[in-house]
Amino acid sequence: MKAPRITDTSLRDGSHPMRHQFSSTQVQAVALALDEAGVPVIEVTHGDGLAGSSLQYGFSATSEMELIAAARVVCRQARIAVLLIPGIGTLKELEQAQECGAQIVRIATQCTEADISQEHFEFAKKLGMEAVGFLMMAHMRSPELLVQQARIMEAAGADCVYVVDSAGAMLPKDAHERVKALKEALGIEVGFHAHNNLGVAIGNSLAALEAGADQLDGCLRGLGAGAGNAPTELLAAVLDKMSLNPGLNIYKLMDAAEYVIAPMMPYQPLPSRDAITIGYAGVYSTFLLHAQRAGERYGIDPRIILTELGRRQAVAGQEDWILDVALELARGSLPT
Ligand SMILES: CC[C@H](O)CC(=O)C(=O)O
Ligand SMILES: [Mn+2]
Repeated sequence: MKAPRITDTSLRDGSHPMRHQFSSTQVQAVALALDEAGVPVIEVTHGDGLAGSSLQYGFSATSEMELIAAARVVCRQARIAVLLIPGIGTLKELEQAQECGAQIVRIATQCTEADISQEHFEFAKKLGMEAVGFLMMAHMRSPELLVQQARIMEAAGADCVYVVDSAGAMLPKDAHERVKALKEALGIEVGFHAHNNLGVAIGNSLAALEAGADQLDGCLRGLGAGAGNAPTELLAAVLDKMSLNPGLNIYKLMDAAEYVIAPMMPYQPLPSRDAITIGYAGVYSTFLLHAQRAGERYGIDPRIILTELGRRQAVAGQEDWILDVALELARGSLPT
């Protein structure tokens, strides 16, 4: 096994629990702490990627271009990454992000829709950016199907393709077999992005590493959607113990988690009963807050809403189903 490259996504996946209200001052404090702790890649974007600020996904308090530029100026060694979901963000925003200092783009699609990302990879390469593919909701499909999709991204110019456990629904065996299949089939790097809904984000990241993952994601104090992600400081400590520390200062990361990000957090993401239901039912982690709000509005247990969404195999972009399901449950037109 080799030491993986770590991407910290507190300032992007963490934007979901922050309800996209990060300020430039907060972003600079987090980016500076991560940079000083040796984290090589820091992702900064609205939680739903470039141009995610909207009625559907929640408006950002500060423009993401301003946040990207703010992070960029305080980093000495870390590179800034942005997330782009084709259909939400466009080539125009990607170019603006690059002008603001982003050097890496992570292009995210549902794990069956890699073909919609081709022009985005080609454009990113033209801009001279590193381009990483992000196959979301990867628990829903077999390793063989993921290989087909990852090959599309590789052919379009991806430097790496991630297996993304958006719902935190995988167990270590699931993470291992998906990463292994991609490693065997591709000539580029492979990454793994964990969510902690079933309490195994670190275990899954280690299983991915054993299967050959070159890149892993984390968030300080686990600040991410649903039950949060693999905590970066914990990942660093575990990797250090395995003699696979890629140059991270584990004390500085622990301090950043405790003193920089924790005071900003509206709550601690954890496998609460609703978040466990997300992992168990295999629902998008970002649906957590929306389902809780809909549950409150219509007097329905969010777990029932989430379970129904899991049965319907809802994916990102189908947030409007959350209200539909809650309303149908409230009217009694669905069994509870
Ligand atoms: C809505 C984008 C999403 O948060 C990307 C991601 O981190 C995931 O699918 O886990
Ligand atoms: Mn995520």
